[in-house]
Amino acid sequence: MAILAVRTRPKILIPEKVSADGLALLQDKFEVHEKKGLNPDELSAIIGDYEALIVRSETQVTAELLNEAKKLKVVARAGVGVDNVDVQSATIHGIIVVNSPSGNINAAAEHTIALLMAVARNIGDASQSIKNGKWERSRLTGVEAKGKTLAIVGLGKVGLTVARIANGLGMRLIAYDPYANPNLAAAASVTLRSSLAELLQEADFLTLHTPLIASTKGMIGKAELATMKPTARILNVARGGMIDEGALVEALDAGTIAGAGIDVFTSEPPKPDSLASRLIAHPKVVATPHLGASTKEAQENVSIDVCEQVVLILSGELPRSAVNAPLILPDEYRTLQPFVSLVEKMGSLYTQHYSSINIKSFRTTFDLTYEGKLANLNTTKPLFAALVKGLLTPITSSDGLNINIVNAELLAKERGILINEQRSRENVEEKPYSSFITLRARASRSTSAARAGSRATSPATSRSPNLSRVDTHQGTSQPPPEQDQIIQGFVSGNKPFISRLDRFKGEFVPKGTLLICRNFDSCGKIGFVGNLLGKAGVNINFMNVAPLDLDEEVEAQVNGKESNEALMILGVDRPVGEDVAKALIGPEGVLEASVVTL
Ligand SMILES: NC(=O)C1=CN([C@@H]2O[C@H](COP(=O)(O)OP(=O)(O)OC[C@H]3O[C@@H](n4cnc5c(N)ncnc54)[C@H](O)[C@@H]3O)[C@@H](O)[C@H]2O)C=CC1
Ligand SMILES: O=C(O)C(=O)COP(=O)(O)O
Repeated sequence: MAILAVRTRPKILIPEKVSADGLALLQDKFEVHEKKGLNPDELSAIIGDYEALIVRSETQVTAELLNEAKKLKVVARAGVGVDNVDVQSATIHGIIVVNSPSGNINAAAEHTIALLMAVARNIGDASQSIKNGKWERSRLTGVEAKGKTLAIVGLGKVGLTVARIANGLGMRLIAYDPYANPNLAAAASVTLRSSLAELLQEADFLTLHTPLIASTKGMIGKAELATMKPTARILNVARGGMIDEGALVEALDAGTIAGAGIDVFTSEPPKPDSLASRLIAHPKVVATPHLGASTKEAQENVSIDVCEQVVLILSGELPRSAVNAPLILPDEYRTLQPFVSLVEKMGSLYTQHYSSINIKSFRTTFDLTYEGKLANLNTTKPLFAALVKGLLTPITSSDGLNINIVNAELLAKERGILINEQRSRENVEEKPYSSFITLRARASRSTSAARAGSRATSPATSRSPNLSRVDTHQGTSQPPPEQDQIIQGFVSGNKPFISRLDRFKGEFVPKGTLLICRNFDSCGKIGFVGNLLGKAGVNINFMNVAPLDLDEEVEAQVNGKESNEALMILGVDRPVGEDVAKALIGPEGVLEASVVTL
């Protein structure tokens, strides 16, 4: 019976309203499902089908949900705050969390100023009053912003933007932010205060612009409110949990705080009879339903920003603003990208090529040396991650492990793999390429001894699904087991090349299925291999011969080892079965043959 292979496009789930401008970038390559109004159980039931999840602030991306998300590669937050995403759990699962760090800051800042003016001039109350047919001019007399002190908690992107606009209103600006950049503060005419207590005493208007984290949760409570002027007004366009809603209602009732403009609440939407609902209903409060980012412009910005990143991640590339991955500058990223591919292939080649000689000898101490331009980069994290991925993917694919820049370090540690990254600035001019990478698996006895312990998840005990290597075990031609195993490579024209494999030097492209044969460099070997592959219906796309490295040749002669060996690397059009690889080995044929898929 003929089986029709249907290639399905990766699926993206969008359970909230996200602007169509970004979604248009996804439609061609992916299946985009916009499903609004799902409850947590319904979301949990379907999440397993999806590779990407795009959310705003309403969807709770919990550890329980992520446990069900077997295919998920990315959670994209179309906005700034990721407090609704369990980032730690995503990291453990190797799921990248991205956000749009600046797409909606202007909208949030303008909304803060809108609330400031509304609270200063009683706009909410006045609007309601006039709609009810009243004409209450004296009760609704307000205050001016000009000359008043605006106290900002959190002088980050939104806080600074608020400061710049408020400066134009003639306000006096002070801020509390222990991590603020003093130069940026000074440039925005903001004077920094060294404690929250100091700031609160001076505030005519207090505005909060920090993330909701342990140090900011409940930061404005009863005690803090008690230190403020009774004429002070409070604004919150950041996150609900930062103000004690009950304490604020009490202070407004008691007249010890004059008013508040609130966009965010401890529960959204607020439950009836909750403190949030009491706050919203309070006559001195102007409330909006989390509208800080809800402008056409901001929604276009954040949607395009995160959708572009989803495309990058699902295409195997690195995003611009991953919350749970190290920051990579765009220039560095561009330089690194082809090397990421090279290092991953080096790792995969390592595992596939060496593992089956003696699967118990998978080494766990690696030196990764960068020469040339790469030696000057600020971060090599993506290269580190690529090596872990390359090393482990061939032997862990059945586990469905998603190895990436997010969890690589954790996974390497769990599996006892030690990677020493080194930078070498020597001999670059002598090389025909500007950057060059060497992977050396160290054969230290202590490493083998440590691994020989009981680590059940060690690659040494795993089986490789796409590994097929057959060894002759023919005495002298086997490299001594204590020798370091070396793979070298470089990038030329954005394409990765391997330039050395073990003791053999020769360039080949690490792509597709490769048959790697070690043989005596004598007549008839190529014909023999070609003939046998032909009979097995395997077509050869290309062939390279890698002779012994000159230094190795001299050493081999001195040590009485075989010095006329070479590697034959054949690119073939389909997997070569173990029986065929075995048949290649013998006095007429080759000494050793391995098949790798890169
Ligand atoms: N209501 C809405 O629709 C929107 C809300 N937001 C929220 O606004 C907040 C600020 O966003 P951004 O300015 O983009 O963040 P940001 O990361 O640029 O700035 C946050 C600032 O808070 C400071 N900070 C951290 N802990 C602090 C502490 N304990 N005390 C004082 N300062 C502290 C940091 O040093 C940083 O400068 C976030 O909570 C974000 O989720 C952002 C956009 C829209
Ligand atoms: O970006 C943020 O942090 C926001 O709070 C905006 O939330 P939203 O995307 O409007 O649900």
